[in-house]
Amino acid sequence: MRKAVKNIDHNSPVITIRDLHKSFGDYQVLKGVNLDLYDGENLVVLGKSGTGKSVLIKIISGLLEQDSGTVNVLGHEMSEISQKELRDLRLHIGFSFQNSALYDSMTVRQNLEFPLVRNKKNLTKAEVDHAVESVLDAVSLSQTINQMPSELSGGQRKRIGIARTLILQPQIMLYDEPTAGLDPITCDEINHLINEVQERFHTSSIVITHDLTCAKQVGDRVTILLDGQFKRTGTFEEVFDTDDERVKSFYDYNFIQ
Ligand SMILES: Nc1ncnc2c1ncn2[C@@H]1O[C@H](COP(=O)(O)OP(=O)(O)OP(=O)(O)O)[C@@H](O)[C@H]1O
Repeated sequence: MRKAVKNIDHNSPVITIRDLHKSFGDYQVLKGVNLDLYDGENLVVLGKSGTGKSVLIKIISGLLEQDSGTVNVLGHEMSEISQKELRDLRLHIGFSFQNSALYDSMTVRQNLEFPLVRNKKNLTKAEVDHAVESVLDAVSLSQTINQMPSELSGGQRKRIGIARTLILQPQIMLYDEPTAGLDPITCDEINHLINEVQERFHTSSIVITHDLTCAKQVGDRVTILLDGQFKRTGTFEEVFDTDDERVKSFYDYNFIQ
């Protein structure tokens, strides 16, 4: 089902990218990318394998440096950021990676406590407990608190992974292929969760996916990375209402609910 239209304030970007270029040797991956992520929106980034979606996310999170152009994240210009500022900034960015595995030898509670104990050292035990219970409630898995990851389904592990990210109360969420490898019903649940996270935690999110059902269900806006640039950006319907064969073929090869 198509996501309901949400009013987004287009005057308050949390990420602004202008004329971003990135090459590896002679291979130009990003060739003048422009992008805004507005406060409180879910922006879906579509693109075939190898088009540079992960490179873009790595530049946004300071794991890779751009060759040229500007990347501003929560008011920080990434080419000028100090190591200390970068460490602090990363606490405001939540990563939900495809393989963001849980620690198998730790219970769900211990997995969730881990980022807090490491990054917010002066919290009391009661505050940590409260934070753990609150994020578990947000992902509707309170009953799993004492379970081991091996006792959870793939979808549940994905939800706990998202909860572990949320525990640091990020302003920006970066989801890399959130529905990859999940069955359609579990995909549906994860898409709902992404929208719930947006509402409950007021996050602004970039969702990288090949899954058009996911794009339709979670995206306030959708954009497609083609030949190193975002060629089409808008609502799901606006993006696919085109005669551009490259966009049409992307649509035609996807099963969509
Ligand atoms: N550190 C690196 N060194 C050299 N080449 C790289 C590096 N990182 C990425 N690339 C190249 O950049 C291109 C884009 O890679 P990227 O991982 O961003 O693709 P993607 O769009 O995320 O693909 P997928 O959907 O398969 O994950 C690829 O050709 C890749 O080989």
